[in-house]
Amino acid sequence: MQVTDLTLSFGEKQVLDRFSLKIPQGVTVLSGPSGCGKTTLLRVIAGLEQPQSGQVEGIAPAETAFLFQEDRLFPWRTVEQHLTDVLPRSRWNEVPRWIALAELKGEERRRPAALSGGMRRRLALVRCLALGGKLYLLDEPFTGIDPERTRRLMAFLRELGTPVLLSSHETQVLSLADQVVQLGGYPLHIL
Ligand SMILES: Nc1ncnc2c1ncn2[C@@H]1O[C@H](COP(=O)(O)OP(=O)(O)OP(=O)(O)O)[C@@H](O)[C@H]1O
Repeated sequence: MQVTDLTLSFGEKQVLDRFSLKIPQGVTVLSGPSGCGKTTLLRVIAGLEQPQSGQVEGIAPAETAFLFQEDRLFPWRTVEQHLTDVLPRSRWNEVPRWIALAELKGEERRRPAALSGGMRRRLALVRCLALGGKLYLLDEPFTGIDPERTRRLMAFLRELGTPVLLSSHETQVLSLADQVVQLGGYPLHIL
């Protein structure tokens, strides 16, 4: 799958200027200064934003799974219910496995207000992964997650067998990526 010659402006502000990218298997990390267009690019691929020109090929919006920059958890649903909400009943036996991946064992009955920021982020991430898709679009998935858990989750994403496009500023995440793409401005990190 790939995007070709994407151009998008918000009024006078040009955010994408004939931007092209091939998205292979593995984890591709979008990096670049705040406001350079990482979220906008993810939103275009997910069909949430229309570019003025250019193409997204090999993937339909409905085949993507999107993790928003905000957790978007439901205050009244427990950890476990966040997963049963997105899985068909025939797959509820997977819930313990997703909870283990999020390292939230023992927290199944808690609601988001009783979790730490990193725990909430891990729950939002595994909910997105459980939902499934042909391409995962993850906007700052590791915010608030400690480096050791980030490393374990990156290893999982690289082995998924489904391409992942994620945005991150974290040096550790860039160093663990299969592909790093610098958007806008100056290079923040040289690998
Ligand atoms: N709906 C919108 N209307 C107008 N301007 C917008 C809109 N969405 C984004 N922008 C602008 O587009 C630019 C890129 O924003 P975007 O959120 O894609 O950046 P980003 O690289 O994801 O930033 P960050 O790392 O801070 O999340 C910014 O200048 C932002 O103000």
